[in-house]
Amino acid sequence: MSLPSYALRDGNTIPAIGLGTYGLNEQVGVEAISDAIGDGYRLLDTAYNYGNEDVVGEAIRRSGVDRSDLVVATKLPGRHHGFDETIASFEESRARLDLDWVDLYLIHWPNPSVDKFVDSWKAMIRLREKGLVRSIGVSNFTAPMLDRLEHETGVVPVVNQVELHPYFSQRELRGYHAEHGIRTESWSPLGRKSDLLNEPVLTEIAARLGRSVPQVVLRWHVQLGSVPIPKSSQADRRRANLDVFSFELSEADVAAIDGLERGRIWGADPDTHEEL
Ligand SMILES: NC(=O)C1=CN([C@@H]2O[C@H](COP(=O)(O)OP(=O)(O)OC[C@H]3O[C@@H](n4cnc5c(N)ncnc54)[C@H](OP(=O)(O)O)[C@@H]3O)[C@@H](O)[C@H]2O)C=CC1
Ligand SMILES: O=C(O)C(=O)[C@@H](O)[C@H](O)C(=O)CO
Repeated sequence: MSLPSYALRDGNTIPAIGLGTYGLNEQVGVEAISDAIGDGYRLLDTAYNYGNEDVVGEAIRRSGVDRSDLVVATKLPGRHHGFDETIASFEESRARLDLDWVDLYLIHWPNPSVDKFVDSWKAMIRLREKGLVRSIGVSNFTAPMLDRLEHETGVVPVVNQVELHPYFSQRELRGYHAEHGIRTESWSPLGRKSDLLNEPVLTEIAARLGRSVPQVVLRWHVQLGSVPIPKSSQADRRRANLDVFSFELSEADVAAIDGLERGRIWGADPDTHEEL
């Protein structure tokens, strides 16, 4: 099965759905991720802080899928902000992944009180120029932070990966992204372990369409144009999560799902959250 993808502003592409890997560790993680690649996942989302970059690298080798067909994303941790620190942290990540290049490198959190994300961004521009990273982006950035990157470096991230699910649809930030050519990625697209998947609005739509609630939620992300990266440790769930391109939600169903808006689940506000 070949997945739809989006063109990024830098000429690269990103699949319309990916695999979150937070919590997929050790040998069971290797098996889960390599099985996911076998089932058709082509975008893999990891981070220095997930402690599983080695697991992702091993899964890629085990899968037998051509490296060039995969989009591997990892992220710079908060404690490594700064120009030199970013270059060194990236090389640690790349060594653990055991890859010649990383497809998408993101600043994991802005940590504004430290105020070094612009220095890190300059280092990421350098990594891209050297060909070690194909695309550079950010995660958990607000519109004013994105403005700052553009004004101070002239380089706009191609991706901003943010908390996004029917409880927190990020309407305003998505509008900013659309104006600036930034692709939105949705983290915790299924609301992680919240009550989201039991919402009557969703169970009604799912029953009517003969789909599961997670499929309806993931289809909602696709129709917003945001790239969801659901994580599952279970093969049947991972396969079902990928199967969201053969049905559509009506405008009325999208509007009903939009009506679930209530705010962030975990309260991790990028203006105040400090990531180690
Ligand atoms: N940039 C950032 O700051 C952040 C990035 N992320 C990224 O986003 C990814 C996804 O987010 P995450 O927080 O894991 O949350 P998700 O919204 O992906 O939810 C994951 C949970 O949903 C369950 N689940 C998955 N599929 C199904 C299904 N079909 N039916 C029922 N339950 C299901 C999983 O259980 P089970 O495993 O048992 O199937 C797990 O408990 C992360 O893995 C990570 O890569 C996440 C948080 C922050
Ligand atoms: O998973 C991530 O990318 C994070 O940023 C973490 O905040 C994670 O969501 C977490 O819960 C760590 O305890």
